[in-house]
Amino acid sequence: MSQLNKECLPEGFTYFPQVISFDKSLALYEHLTTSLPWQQPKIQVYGKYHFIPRLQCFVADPSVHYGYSGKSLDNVPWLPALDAMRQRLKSQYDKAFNALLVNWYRDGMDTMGWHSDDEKELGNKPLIASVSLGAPRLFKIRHRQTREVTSFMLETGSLLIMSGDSQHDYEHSLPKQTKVKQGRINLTFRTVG
Ligand SMILES: O=C(O)CCC(=O)C(=O)O
Ligand SMILES: [Fe+2]
Repeated sequence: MSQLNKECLPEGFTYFPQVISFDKSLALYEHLTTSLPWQQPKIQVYGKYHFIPRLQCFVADPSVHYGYSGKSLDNVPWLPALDAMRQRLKSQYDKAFNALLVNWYRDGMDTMGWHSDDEKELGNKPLIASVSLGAPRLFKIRHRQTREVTSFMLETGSLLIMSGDSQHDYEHSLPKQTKVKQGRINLTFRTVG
């Protein structure tokens, strides 16, 4: 698998490798595994119900109602560590994030299929801030028309910003990596309108 230069990501995607130090990112990973009320929702695919291949938790202000596909999660209140991170992102991006979808990929068998975060509640050209903690995992971006795929690693302590037309023009996914035995948690800060 060729790994593209992160300076050459598609338009709307920006990668910052170390916004949290290595040690702090792994400490936060451990903290979240034990502090959040994890769930494994079921989704309907071709009429049959399946557990999603990862654990999830939806952290959000009480006023937020978010109907992304398969949502059966209640709003969980902000833990201090997560609230601190959203304040930091707010000062950096001048965005009032009111929701955070947390995904826990327990090992390389857990995945996220091709999708874009283009629900109408996120508004036009949403800015999504995605923080990675734990095992490095491949992230794929695919152009809707050309089908061209860009792949790169999301490392622990990194921040991926998706903005502009990134959700309109592209889909993204986290493929299976059978050799990965460690877990990873991803935090996607969102503004639900
Ligand atoms: O785990 C990731 O890096 C991707 C998560 C994602 O795409 C999402 O929560 O919408
Ligand atoms: Fe996504």
